[in-house]
Amino acid sequence: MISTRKLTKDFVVSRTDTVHAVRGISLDVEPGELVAVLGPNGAGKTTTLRMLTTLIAPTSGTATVAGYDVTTDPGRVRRQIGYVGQGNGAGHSQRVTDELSGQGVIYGLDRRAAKRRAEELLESLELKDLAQRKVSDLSGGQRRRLDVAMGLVHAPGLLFLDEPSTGLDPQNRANLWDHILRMREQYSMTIVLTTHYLDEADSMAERVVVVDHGEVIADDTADALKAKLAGDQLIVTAAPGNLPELARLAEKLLGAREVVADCDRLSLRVADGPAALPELIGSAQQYAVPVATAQVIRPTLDDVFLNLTGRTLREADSTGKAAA
Ligand SMILES: Nc1ncnc2c1ncn2[C@@H]1O[C@H](COP(=O)(O)OP(=O)(O)OP(=O)(O)O)[C@@H](O)[C@H]1O
Repeated sequence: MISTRKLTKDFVVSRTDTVHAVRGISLDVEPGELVAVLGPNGAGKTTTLRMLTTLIAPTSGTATVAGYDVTTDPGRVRRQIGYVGQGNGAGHSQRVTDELSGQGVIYGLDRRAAKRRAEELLESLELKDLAQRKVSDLSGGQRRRLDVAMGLVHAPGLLFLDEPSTGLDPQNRANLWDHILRMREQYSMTIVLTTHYLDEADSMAERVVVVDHGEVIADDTADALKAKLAGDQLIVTAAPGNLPELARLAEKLLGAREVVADCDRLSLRVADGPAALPELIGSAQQYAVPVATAQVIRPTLDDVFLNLTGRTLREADSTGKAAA
């Protein structure tokens, strides 16, 4: 559905200053995938999306989207895709239904088909009761749903969403996600989205592409990234006198790393916590080392980012936008 090779974008800001926003991204997205592009502010997520949606031209490299080249065939690409940007695309004074069917006409539907499609989307996105309202009178969550409807009016097979839920409260976020996932089912869409919300990328996307400084630094399922790059943490407490022996046993576990004993607490990382913990407790029993408490802590995508870059996503976030 999408294939990029060494996709690059430089912005020449002055004679002496060039921003290397995207540095040679190579990415393949298969039909039907839901891919979250995750990264701190300024990582190059929006610039990548803007190249894929033909809004800006790449400096170098290639990108094929829905079978067409973004540079040589931008018109055809645009007809195949929907794009919901960060800003609010919808006008202010129009009624919701007119805004939506007008968008359909822009995309080449005849008036009747555009009206039918608008009604269908308003129904699906639970905006039907608001159809006659002015866009300016909608709440933030309702407007974001209208933005999504605008991106879907021409029934694209591929939808790009740039930070769809930023600025929404948790309830509206959950609600928007319900709608996006339902739309995806209903229209068998491929979805590529950017997000700052780690929990969102973790739970919603089947695949997470982590971008930093204009490069892809990781690309896999959230579970695989966590297992591969962060691992589970085991925390075991015992009487301080028993810790050195416990640490010795922990070092022997397959793949154990970052073994740290502190006061009465031992922590270490392993690839598979639920498998390693009984093993550690078993050998502690064998050597008569009493264990007080034991727990497995599963990693987050922030741990993955920390492992990859030495920074947490929150620290990397230079503009102060909230990272969940
Ligand atoms: N039109 C432009 N002119 C100059 N620099 C730009 C332009 N657009 C983006 N940049 C710069 O390119 C880099 C990548 O920006 P981009 O918006 O793609 O990041 P992002 O990952 O989407 O960030 P955010 O999460 O804040 O939206 C940043 O350093 C940004 O300042």
